Amino acid sequence: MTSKKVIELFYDVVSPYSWLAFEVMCRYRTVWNIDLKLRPAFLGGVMQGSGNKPPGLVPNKFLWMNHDLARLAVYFNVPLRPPSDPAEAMFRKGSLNAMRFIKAVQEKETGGDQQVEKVSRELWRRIWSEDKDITEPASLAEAAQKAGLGRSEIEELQKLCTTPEIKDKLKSSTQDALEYGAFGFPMMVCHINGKAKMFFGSDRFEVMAHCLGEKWLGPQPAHHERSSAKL
Ligand SMILES: N[C@@H](CCC(=O)N[C@@H](CS)C(=O)NCC(=O)O)C(=O)O
Repeated sequence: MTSKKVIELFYDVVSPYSWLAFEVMCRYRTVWNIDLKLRPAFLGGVMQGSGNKPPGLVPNKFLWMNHDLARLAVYFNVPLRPPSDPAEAMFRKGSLNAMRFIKAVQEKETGGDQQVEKVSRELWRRIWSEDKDITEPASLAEAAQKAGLGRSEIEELQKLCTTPEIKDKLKSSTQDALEYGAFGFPMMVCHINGKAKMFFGSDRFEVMAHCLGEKWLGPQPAHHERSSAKL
């Protein structure tokens, strides 16, 4: 087997399309010959740094996104449900505290990123499935608890996520994303033959698989294997 190709996935839990990409990449971790690196970052900083604006601010795009996300939830098998007040959840409340918390989880975790994966998923579930807050300390604690973290660990993370060290780490991964050319999320950076190839969106997996020399088996590869086995 040739050495694994590194894929960096830049995401923010405020972004529903990032949730789709995140679940797909986690599913393909064991299907493709890849080493997936989770790169939690701050979408607000990417928007500002690249001079972009959130697509939801254009009224017709906002309407389109509602239809699109409802279809994609089924297609990707991800329980996406927009919050009752998306503007409040995404723009007024935002995800800075949540992303700092995830960054703190990443800093404390050794030997893999299982906790980062689980905490990120629980935070997405709160904002993008259950219409729950992701800004208050109690909300972050509840998500971490659901992800399997213990009480003292959570208390330590809550202190850590307000430190200048964690704030700087989140800024620095956001800066890395901008240097790769980010203007939004999700962004995947595939390291192929010494070159970093950037892909934007949860709708580019087919092309990405082609560049990686892997097969795209749809958003649910395990499902694909089962249904082809029946033929
Ligand atoms: N076509 C992409 C859209 C992804 C998308 O709209 N991402 C938002 C955040 S949820 C973004 O950062 N958009 C920036 C832009 O579209 O310029 C997909 O299907 O994943």
